[in-house]
Amino acid sequence: MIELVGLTKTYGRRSKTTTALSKLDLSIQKGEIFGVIGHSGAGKSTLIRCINLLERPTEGEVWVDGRNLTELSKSELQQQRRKIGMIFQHFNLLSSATVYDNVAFPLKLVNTPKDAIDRKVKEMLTLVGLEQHSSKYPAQLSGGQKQRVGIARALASDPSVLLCDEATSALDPQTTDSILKLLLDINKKYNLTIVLITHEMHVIQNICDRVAVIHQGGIVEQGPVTEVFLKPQHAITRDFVSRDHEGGVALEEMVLANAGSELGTGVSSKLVKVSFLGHKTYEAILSRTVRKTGVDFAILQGTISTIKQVPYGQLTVRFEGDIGAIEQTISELTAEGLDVEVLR
Ligand SMILES: Nc1ncnc2c1ncn2[C@@H]1O[C@H](COP(=O)(O)OP(=O)(O)OP(=O)(O)O)[C@@H](O)[C@H]1O
Repeated sequence: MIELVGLTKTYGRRSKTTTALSKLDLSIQKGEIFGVIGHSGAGKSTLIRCINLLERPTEGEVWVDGRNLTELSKSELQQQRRKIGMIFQHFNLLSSATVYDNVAFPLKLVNTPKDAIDRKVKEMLTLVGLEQHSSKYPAQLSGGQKQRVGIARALASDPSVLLCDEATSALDPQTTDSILKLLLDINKKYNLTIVLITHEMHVIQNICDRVAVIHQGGIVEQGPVTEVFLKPQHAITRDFVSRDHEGGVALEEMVLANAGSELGTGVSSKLVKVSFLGHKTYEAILSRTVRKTGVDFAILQGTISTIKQVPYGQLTVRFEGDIGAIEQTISELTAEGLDVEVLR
């Protein structure tokens, strides 16, 4: 659906250049919600703006729906762009136009007949829950309502892709969640491919199928959100994931520092992180296993939450007892389908 091949973007000239993206490859499937997460300056905005050529790459190819956008003429590109909707952090609405006229704007630009515009605008405003607000001006709306207008406007041209540029960063947590839910509903209803950039793991965890972590203009890690979230490999990803848990990195360090409290003679211990996914989150696998092996455990840290409505749990526990029994516990938990990482 979207293929970025060897994408490089350099800003500036001669000696004063900044490389925002460096030989980046990325592949996004039809109908998925794909998130790109990274710290400030990592290259997220440049990346998403390259997908509709709002930013022209210095090198590389951008394929959307089987067409290489970098090779299209101006008029062909304009036509292709209509299939790529975009929403923005600060909404970018026309302040002097009503809600209705903001949504009608892209349709008027391509001379759509008046009655078709009217039908489409009403359909879109109903979709985003703003049918009662069509004659208001942006200044009379809340942030969440403004973003709903942005979504309605972006979808009015029936795009196959929606690009979301930090679309919830200016909103409070509750409004963020309602906008994320709307995006999820739209993705399901229209099988719309959604690409979003964010610096918040919460956004990725809530609605994305897959995620790529961008750092210094390159992808350092990517995969299904469940995998990347539960077993982050790169230091930048680990930082994002642990920040999302209460207490973040500091708590993780405290747990490790206090991992080896006093044990009796002949008693061994191992500090492990156990991850549960799906229905296993609610099963008594841990207690059943230790009852069998005779190992004790102390819970040092724990989370139970969801990743795109799939439950998961993650516990940091210290097993105590005979070393052979601890090892048996670990292999039995693994055989039960849990992921067990020995920390020390
Ligand atoms: N128009 C520009 N001219 C010069 N340098 C730019 C321009 N736009 C971005 N950059 C630089 O390119 C790099 C990547 O910027 P980009 O805005 O893509 O990052 P980002 O991950 O979106 O950051 P943020 O979350 O702060 O928006 C940064 O070093 C930035 O300073």
